[in-house]
Amino acid sequence: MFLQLDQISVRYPGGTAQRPAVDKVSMGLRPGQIGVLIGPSGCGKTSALRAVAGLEPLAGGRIVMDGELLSGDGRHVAPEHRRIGMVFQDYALFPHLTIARNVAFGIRHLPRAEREARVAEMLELVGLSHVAERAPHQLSGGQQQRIALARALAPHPRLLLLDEPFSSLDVDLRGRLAQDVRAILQRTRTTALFVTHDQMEAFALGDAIGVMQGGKLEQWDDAYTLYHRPATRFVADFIGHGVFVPGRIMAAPRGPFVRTPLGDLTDVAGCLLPDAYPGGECDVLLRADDIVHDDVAPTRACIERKAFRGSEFLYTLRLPTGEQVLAHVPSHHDHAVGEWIGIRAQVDHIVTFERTPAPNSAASTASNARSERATLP
Ligand SMILES: Nc1ncnc2c1ncn2[C@@H]1O[C@H](COP(=O)(O)OP(=O)(O)OP(=O)(O)O)[C@@H](O)[C@H]1O
Repeated sequence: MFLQLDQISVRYPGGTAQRPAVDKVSMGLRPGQIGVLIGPSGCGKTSALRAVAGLEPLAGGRIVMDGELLSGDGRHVAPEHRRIGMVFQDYALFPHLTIARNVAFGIRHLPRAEREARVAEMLELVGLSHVAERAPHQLSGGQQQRIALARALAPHPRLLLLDEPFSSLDVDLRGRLAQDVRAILQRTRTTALFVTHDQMEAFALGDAIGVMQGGKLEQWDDAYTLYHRPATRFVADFIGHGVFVPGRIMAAPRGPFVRTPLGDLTDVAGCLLPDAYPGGECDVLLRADDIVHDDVAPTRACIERKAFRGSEFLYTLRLPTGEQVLAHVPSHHDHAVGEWIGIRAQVDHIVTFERTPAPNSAASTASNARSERATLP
């Protein structure tokens, strides 16, 4: 691994004694990999990033980069000696300097010709060679953030840290800039670690994504695995749209299947054996894309809410047995709230968790987190 966080903890003086801001977090990035930390406000993302930058001391654990111990075991390399670049939400360009001088800021020590060549190279990299002599206020937010990236990359940092770099931009621009920035980082083979609230941004940027809650890293994986194989109920609920319904794993000659209020889920990959839970009783994650609208399906559900999302609706449905499920339905199936529609579950691989006292309680307990994240379109 190029960057290795090994059981790192960060504790603030005067902070809650029993709960560190970052609690024994471990993760690794290979050279050139892009990692993203995501999670609800206050979960410790920025603190973890600041610890990597050397701006916060560690209360425990170690940070190693390229074989060099940066923090831990009584050692703390000063931020300015880590060769780590940073990009923040608020661009932080120097208003009195031209764009070219902003980009040159971290390489002022280089001979003039070399410095100017590097500035030109960086401006070309971010597609803004034509603004070199302008002042920051003459640039749009998106352009300013590209310049902040160029300035951070100019001194050849070993690692780039980006804290919510797109959050002050409008949604459209954010999506495009995230893709551009990923391409630039890949072209320059830069290893980078982002912090964001926005899971679409995390999916667009990250080779590896870490979901944090209460200072802990709940899962560190690629986007596909986070979505389809969440390791914890929190991750299952935080990533994507879904609910938990009560299920029971049953044995059958052809292999175990899961009985749910939507019928039996058979031929599903990842199905545990009935003895994985007491009496086989568990909670089953049903994603909105696991529920198919089908007029002839025997299971009927009442539409409680609907949200138009362009090509599809996100329907919130209530089953006759009382459970709530979500369904993505093509938007030409425009049913009214209060209408009963046929649905069936089409689940390829199943995700189950230990039963919690009340059905759907995970969905409700994590609803605070849900309200703080940007939802999937
Ligand atoms: N300088 C500080 N002094 C004391 N406590 C702090 C300090 N900075 C952060 N904290 C606390 O540490 C915890 C983690 O904060 P942090 O900023 O790392 O979270 P975050 O996930 O980045 O949140 P956000 O998304 O809102 O920026 C929070 O409880 C916060 O109140």
